[in-house]
Amino acid sequence: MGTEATPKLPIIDFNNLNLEAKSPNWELVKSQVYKALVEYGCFEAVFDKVPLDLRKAIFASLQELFDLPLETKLLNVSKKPYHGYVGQYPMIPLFESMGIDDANILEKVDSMTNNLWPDGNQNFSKTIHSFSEELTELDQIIRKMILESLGVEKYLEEHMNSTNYLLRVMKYKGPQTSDTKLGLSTHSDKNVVTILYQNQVEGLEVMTKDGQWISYKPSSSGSFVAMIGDSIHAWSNGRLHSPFHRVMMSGNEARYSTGLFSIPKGGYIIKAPEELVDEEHPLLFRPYDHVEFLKYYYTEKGQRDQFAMRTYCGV
Ligand SMILES: O=C(O)CCC(=O)C(=O)O
Ligand SMILES: [Fe+2]
Repeated sequence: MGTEATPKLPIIDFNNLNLEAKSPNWELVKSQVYKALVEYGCFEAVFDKVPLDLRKAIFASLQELFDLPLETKLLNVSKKPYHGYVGQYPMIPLFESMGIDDANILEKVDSMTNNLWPDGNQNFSKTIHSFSEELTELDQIIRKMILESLGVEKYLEEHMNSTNYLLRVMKYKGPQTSDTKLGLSTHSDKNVVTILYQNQVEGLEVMTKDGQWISYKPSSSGSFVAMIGDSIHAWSNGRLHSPFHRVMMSGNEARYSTGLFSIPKGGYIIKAPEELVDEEHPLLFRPYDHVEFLKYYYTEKGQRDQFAMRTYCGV
């Protein structure tokens, strides 16, 4: 038997990208992004555009938020599942999360903040908003690179306009044991692109196509994880992989993480462009509305279904 190397997520450097021109560097990074998303559905993005003080401030803000009394955290409500406060699930007791819809729009962040801190909390609002705003740029670079790689950039404007952003912030309590405990169950994301960021406590694991778990270890504090959701898997007619992932926790320290999710708007029909469907690539998913799909996904059956998208609209 040969010694198989432990699999590792590809690392892609997004610094010094010339966004205006189709520079050689843009083309190089684009080919790395496409290859990583076909093979892993996921990569580590080194993106120093988010300044160091903001990278530190975000975790201080998260701690301040999760330290609020439970009755205050419960004020973070949303009609959309998983966009408001969740926690104390019997199956995953370590996990707690809150959501900020349209976190790239200052007024929206302010209204969420004022709901939790009636006297206001400028510092919190500013941190969440600036952080989200910087990361929407990375989301848009990645999506532009995807459409260009697929040769369908003529849909770029429609594609970009078809989504909103949600910043979800998470806390995983340390299980106080050296054994590993489940922090967040195995799932694939349902949205377009997810950009994850975490404090110094590791725990994210991403499954390769052949079923091996990769334990993610950021190579710098300017490292983010970019991941594809099922909606781009469907839209790309299966070309891009949407990976299973989970969070495993050990030790005493709390893990704080953030996820910026680009999410298809309700009423928008996700449909693979005709350029991506031919005899060799028959249509894999019927056109669908993301919000309608979530109604199935959040049923008891849908929650147990690891291939919910296939069940819902697979051809
Ligand atoms: O906390 C993390 O790093 C992962 C969170 C995640 O997978 C999710 O929120 O969908
Ligand atoms: Fe996820």
